[in-house]
Amino acid sequence: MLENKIALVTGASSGLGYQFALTLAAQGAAVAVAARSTDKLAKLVAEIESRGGKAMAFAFDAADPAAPDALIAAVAERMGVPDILINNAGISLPARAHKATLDDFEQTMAVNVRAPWRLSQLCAARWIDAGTGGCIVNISSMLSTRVAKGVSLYTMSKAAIRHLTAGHALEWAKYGIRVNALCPGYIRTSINDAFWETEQGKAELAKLPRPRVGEPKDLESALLFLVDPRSQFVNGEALTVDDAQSWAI
Ligand SMILES: NC(=O)c1ccc[n+]([C@@H]2O[C@H](COP(=O)([O-])OP(=O)(O)OC[C@H]3O[C@@H](n4cnc5c(N)ncnc54)[C@H](O)[C@@H]3O)[C@@H](O)[C@H]2O)c1
Ligand SMILES: O=C(O)[C@H](O)[C@@H](O)[C@H](O)[C@H](O)CO
Repeated sequence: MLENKIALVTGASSGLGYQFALTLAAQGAAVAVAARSTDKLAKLVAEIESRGGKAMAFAFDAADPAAPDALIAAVAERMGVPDILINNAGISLPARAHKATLDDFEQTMAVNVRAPWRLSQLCAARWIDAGTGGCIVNISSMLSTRVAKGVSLYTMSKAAIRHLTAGHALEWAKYGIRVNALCPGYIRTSINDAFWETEQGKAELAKLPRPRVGEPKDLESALLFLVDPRSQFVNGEALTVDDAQSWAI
């Protein structure tokens, strides 16, 4: 489905991003995988290549304001301009609302909002100039329309990226650029390890409508639906994939 496409996945060294990269590569895309840890990316590249796919690793620290420009330039030079951008890198710095620090605020917004915003803008500018169109998927969360105690900065940032998705889709649809958000429920990845041990985390787990959290693979079909070239009319949407969890929390 994605032969001759180049996809860029941020935060690909673990969790959802790792799985997204495998999924896109299995569909024939050449995948640029970006994260701070290039050691972990080397393992992902080797795994994709062992399955007959194509991938290249790029060092990327989303907290650095200059990093998005450098990343897009490097991918364009080594692989070509990405056709698909998956804004997946994200952090959650749990703190009671009255204990969160200025640094927590700035880091959260830098990684979860500023970097995806800038990467989107850089890709869109190239797609508009070349007249090619393009596809962006922003990884938001079911916690973009709901909140949970202890993660108010995180939920704020996920609401921001969900709304940015719609704003970008509105302005870029006429250029054939689609921008959608994927809003997962609770999935088993390292972002949640500490959370499940907290009182709030235990309370959330106890409320799940089916007593299991998701696995990264549970998001595969939704990601493929959003990046599918046949989904041309799906734009500015936020697709929640959460096994009905958001109705229960
Ligand atoms: N796991 C869930 O339950 C869940 C639910 C909804 C949304 N999400 C979102 O999914 C995305 C992926 O998270 P995950 O669950 O796979 O967790 P994870 O911690 O395994 O992955 C996060 C990824 O982001 C990367 N990252 C963090 N800070 C970075 C930085 N400064 N520069 C570059 N990369 C950075 C990490 O290296 C890692 O690869 C996040 O945006 C998260 O908010 C996760
Ligand atoms: O659903 C989500 O978006 C994620 O799972 C987050 O909610 C984390 O669980 C939380 O930030 C604790 O780290």
